[in-house]
Amino acid sequence: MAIAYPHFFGSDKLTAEVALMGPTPSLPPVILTQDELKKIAAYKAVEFVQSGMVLGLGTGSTAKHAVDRIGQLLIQGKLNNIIGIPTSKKTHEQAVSLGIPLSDLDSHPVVDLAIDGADEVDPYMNLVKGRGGSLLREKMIESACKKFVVIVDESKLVQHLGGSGLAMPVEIVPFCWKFSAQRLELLFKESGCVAKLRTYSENGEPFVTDNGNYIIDLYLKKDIGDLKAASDAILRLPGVVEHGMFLGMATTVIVAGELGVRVKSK
Ligand SMILES: O=C(CO)[C@H](O)[C@H](O)COP(=O)(O)O
Repeated sequence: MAIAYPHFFGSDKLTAEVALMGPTPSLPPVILTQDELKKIAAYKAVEFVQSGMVLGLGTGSTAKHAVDRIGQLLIQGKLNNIIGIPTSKKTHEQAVSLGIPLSDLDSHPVVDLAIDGADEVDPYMNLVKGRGGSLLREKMIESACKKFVVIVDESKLVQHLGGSGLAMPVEIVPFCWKFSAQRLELLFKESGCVAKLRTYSENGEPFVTDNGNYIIDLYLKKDIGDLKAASDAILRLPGVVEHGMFLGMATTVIVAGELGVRVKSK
């Protein structure tokens, strides 16, 4: 929850400066929801977008606002010649519905800028991503970016990745998934790791990613220490496709919260 202006979203130019001015005597403060904070971060990120760019289009409820905004600016003629590279089938559908021209990494192996949400952000701008299930395409596209702008509300800020008690996702091939889950659990035994297959809440069937894989969510009681070592160890396991730790990839993090919008860059 945060305090801001009633006309906050009416403005075309939503800037950090506006957000940081604080309440004025003439305008009563209103409470912003988490989704409104996500939208503020997303709109701020879109200010980095310039005509002619190849753009990585993120996935999730925060990134959705950024994609909507890009679509809006294209329709208004304020952006031109954008090529979007969606990080999931869902974002692909959204971008198509907005008329954003699309391509892929095969045709555009260098991406100027990607904008995406995250599940956790540590003080060094390392991320956990993939609670929305799109970590593989996100990592491929965001590793091809010159600039990677991460957009979050402040609830996503953590001291240590994996320390929030929420899932650390690992994408695996479906073949003998229990074996992979056991190996992952064993790997982080000292952190009290519990590995669970992600399932659809409606029918308990395994969640299937856009690439036809499964996701094992790791729940850790203690942080996993050296992130690079943990990343390498996970990737060495046969059956693992990718994990949700995005280490050293973000170039900017935009955080919307009670005190307004903060922009942190490398
Ligand atoms: O990594 C992701 C999807 O794979 C999302 O970016 C992440 O889960 C954050 O989602 P949201 O913006 O809905 O909180």
